[in-house]
Amino acid sequence: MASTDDTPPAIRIRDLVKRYAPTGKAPGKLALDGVSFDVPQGQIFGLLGPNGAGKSTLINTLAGLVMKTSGSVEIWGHDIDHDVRNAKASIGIVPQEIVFDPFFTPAEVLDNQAGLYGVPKAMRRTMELLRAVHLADKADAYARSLSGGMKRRLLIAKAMVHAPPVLVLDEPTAGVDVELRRQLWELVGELNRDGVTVVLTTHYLEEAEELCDRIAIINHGKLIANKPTRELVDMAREKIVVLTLDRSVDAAVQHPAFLKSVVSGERQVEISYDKDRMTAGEVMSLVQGQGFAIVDVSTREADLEDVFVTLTSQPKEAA
Ligand SMILES: Nc1ncnc2c1ncn2[C@@H]1O[C@H](COP(=O)(O)OP(=O)(O)OP(=O)(O)O)[C@@H](O)[C@H]1O
Repeated sequence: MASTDDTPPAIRIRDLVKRYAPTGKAPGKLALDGVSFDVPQGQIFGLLGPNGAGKSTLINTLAGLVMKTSGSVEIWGHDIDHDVRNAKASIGIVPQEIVFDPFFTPAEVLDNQAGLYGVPKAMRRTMELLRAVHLADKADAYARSLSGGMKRRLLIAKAMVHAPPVLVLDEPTAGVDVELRRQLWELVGELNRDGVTVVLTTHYLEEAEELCDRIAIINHGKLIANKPTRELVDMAREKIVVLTLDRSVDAAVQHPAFLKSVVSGERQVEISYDKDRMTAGEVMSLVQGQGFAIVDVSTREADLEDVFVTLTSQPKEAA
C-alpha cells in the first residue's frame, strides 16, 4: 500500500527522551536521546540497531510500558499522553518473549485478550485471526503443545484482536530457524497487504532489506539514519577487492586513495575503495606500483551490513 506525502503518519515521534533513573548501584541511563521520526502509513518500517541501542525502550514507550522522560508520540494521530485510549486502540504489540498460559487454547488466548481490550463478543474475530495466522486447525489445542513458530504466530494474532491499524513486532525472528523466519515474514507481508502498517525491530539486516520499505537505525539512543531501504543500500558505495600477491605481506598495502586496507591472509590483502571514484583496475595498478605482482583477484560489493557497521561504529556520546 503506497503512502503519499499528505497522508498523516501512522506514528509520529518528536524529541523523544528516556532517561532511566539510577537504581541501587546501577547508574542512570540515557536510553533515548531526542529521537524524532515518522512511520508512514501502510509501510513495513524496520528499526535497526545494535544491542542496547534503545529499540526496546522505544517500542515499550509506544506500548505504554515505559514512561518517557520528555518528547511526544502520536499513534494514528492520537497523542499517547492526552488520548491514551485511542492511542492504545490503534496499536498492537508483539513482544520479544513468548508468554502464554500453557493451559489455554489458542482460541481462548485470543478471546481473553479481546476481553481485555473490551472487544464485544459479537465483534470478536477469533477464528478469522486464527485463519490469518494459519492456526485454525489448532484453535482448541493446548498452547503448550504448539511449536515455537506456531506460538509466535499466535502472539501476532493476539496483538491483532482489537484490529489495530499499526502492528509492532519486537525482534519477531530472534532465535527462529530459517524456514520459520520465512513463514513469519510471509505472514507480516500478508498483514501489510491487508492494510496494516508494520514496525519491526530486527538484527537480520538481510531480511530488513528484503521486507522493509524504510529503515531507521538507532545507536546509543540517537537516530543515525532514516531512509527508504533502497537509498540506504545505495549508501553502500564501498567496494572491496581481495588480492592474492606473489609474496607475503606483513603490513597492509596503503595508498591515500584506498578507504581501507587490511591483511587478510599470508599473501592476501583486502582493499576497500569508493566505486564512484575508482575502479578495481586502478586499485590493482597502485598495488603493482608498489612492487607487488598480483596472483589472484576477487571483488565484492558492500551490502546493508557494511552500511550498518559504518553508521553504528561512530563514537559513543556521553550518557
Ligand atoms: N529498566 C531499565 N533501567 C535502567 N537501564 C535500562 C533499563 N532498560 C534498559 N536500560 C538500558 O537502556 C539502554 C537501551 O536498552 P534497550 O533495551 O532499549 O536496547 P535495545 O536496543 O532494545 O537492545 P536489545 O537489542 O539488546 O534488546 C541499554 O543501555 C539498557 O541497559
